[in-house]
Amino acid sequence: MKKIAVLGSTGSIGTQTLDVVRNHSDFLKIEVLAANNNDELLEQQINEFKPAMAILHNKEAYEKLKARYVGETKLYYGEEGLIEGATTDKIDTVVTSLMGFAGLRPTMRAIEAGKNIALANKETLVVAGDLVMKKAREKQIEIMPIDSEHGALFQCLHGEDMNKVDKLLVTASGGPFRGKKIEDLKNVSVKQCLSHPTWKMGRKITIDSASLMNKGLEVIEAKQLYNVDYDKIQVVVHPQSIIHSMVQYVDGSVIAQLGSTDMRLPIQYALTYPERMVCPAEKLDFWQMKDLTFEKPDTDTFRGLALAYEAGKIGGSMPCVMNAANEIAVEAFLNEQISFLDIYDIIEEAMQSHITLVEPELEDLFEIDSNIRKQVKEKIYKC
Ligand SMILES: NC(=O)C1=CN([C@@H]2O[C@H](COP(=O)(O)OP(=O)(O)OC[C@H]3O[C@@H](n4cnc5c(N)ncnc54)[C@H](OP(=O)(O)O)[C@@H]3O)[C@@H](O)[C@H]2O)C=CC1
Ligand SMILES: CC(=O)[C@@H](O)[C@H](O)COP(=O)(O)O
Ligand SMILES: [Mn+2]
Repeated sequence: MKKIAVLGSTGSIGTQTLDVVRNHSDFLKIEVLAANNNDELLEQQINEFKPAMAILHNKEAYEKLKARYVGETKLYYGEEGLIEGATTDKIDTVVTSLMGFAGLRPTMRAIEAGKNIALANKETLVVAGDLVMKKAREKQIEIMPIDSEHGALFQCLHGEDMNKVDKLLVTASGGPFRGKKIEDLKNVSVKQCLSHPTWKMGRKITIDSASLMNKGLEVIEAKQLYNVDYDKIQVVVHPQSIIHSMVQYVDGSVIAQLGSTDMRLPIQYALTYPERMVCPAEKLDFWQMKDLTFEKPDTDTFRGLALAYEAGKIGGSMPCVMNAANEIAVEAFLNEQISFLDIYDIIEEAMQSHITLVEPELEDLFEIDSNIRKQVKEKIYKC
């Protein structure tokens, strides 16, 4: 029985992870659940899965739940609570389905405590991939990717010689504005940005998909997971999102992983590997399938991808700067404080004004993240 903590259990990946556990309760047991604010959904989840521990990051939400809860699950709050949940002896695997930089410290502490990681929180690898991967090697723990592209790459690379890889081909849907030009993007609304053509996901990642920043984060995530040079990671726009990624080898052979657009598939694979188990995700029917098409990404219009390649190649503290600026800009866009195209300018300006720290320690990254957030907020809110 695999005993797991789900950090971010009330979100898109978190709730789908719980669905996977429901379908395989003979193999997976939830021992820790954690969320930020959503005390009501967390309480329902506690009542269903009866974990040993549950955490709400937000203290007020915790106090509301604590005041009415009568069951046996121990309740915690704050970052200390999250770390308690991520490192407890009651679990062996942590699903990192939190959104953003908030995932970094609990993930790092879980690795230090020897826990295996099923990683959805790509921002952790973007910000501190060198440190995280080094610690994972030291502790000999597994980082299994949940992100659909990286789960696909894992399967395409399986049993192969990494020296024979010519290219990792990371597919991208192109988002809701595929084919549009800068002029068309000036006044796009939050609602338009949130209508992703193929996936149903949380709000932040959906905006990242529209700006191609998600694909940029995924390029850095791929570099960290598979240690392949940036010039060997190519993004291919594939609007149908049927091929989740591919690997081209030196002999010209290409191995691809295909599946329906249902995150339960990669989540389940990450949790049950090396077993393949039955999954309720819809199966592909090749007799019904229409075209599978491919395009080169337009990085002049969708600058997020180009900015991420730049930050990734510079390395050190630069991806942390890019990520912090992006998180604040996306939040401001969602709150209708800035326009969609402002997101790119904000990230670019933060990167340009930063002097890269070549080998940052974890605490350096916390300080840089905090400074960039402050700097970007001052600029946006002019306070
Ligand atoms: N959604 C998807 O299909 C995919 C997502 N990912 C990645 O997975 C991660 C999660 O994305 P997604 O599920 O879409 O996001 P959501 O916004 O849907 O969910 C985020 C979850 O994290 C919780 N959370 C946020 N901040 C904290 C915190 N400080 N402490 C504890 N819990 C916190 C939220 O709790 P609350 O509900 O209380 O706010 C919620 O449970 C992201 O890194 C994303 O890039 C990767 C591939 C696909
Ligand atoms: C489901 C998943 O893994 C997302 O990261 C997805 O890739 C987003 O779609 P885009 O290809 O539009 O960024
Ligand atoms: Mn993805």
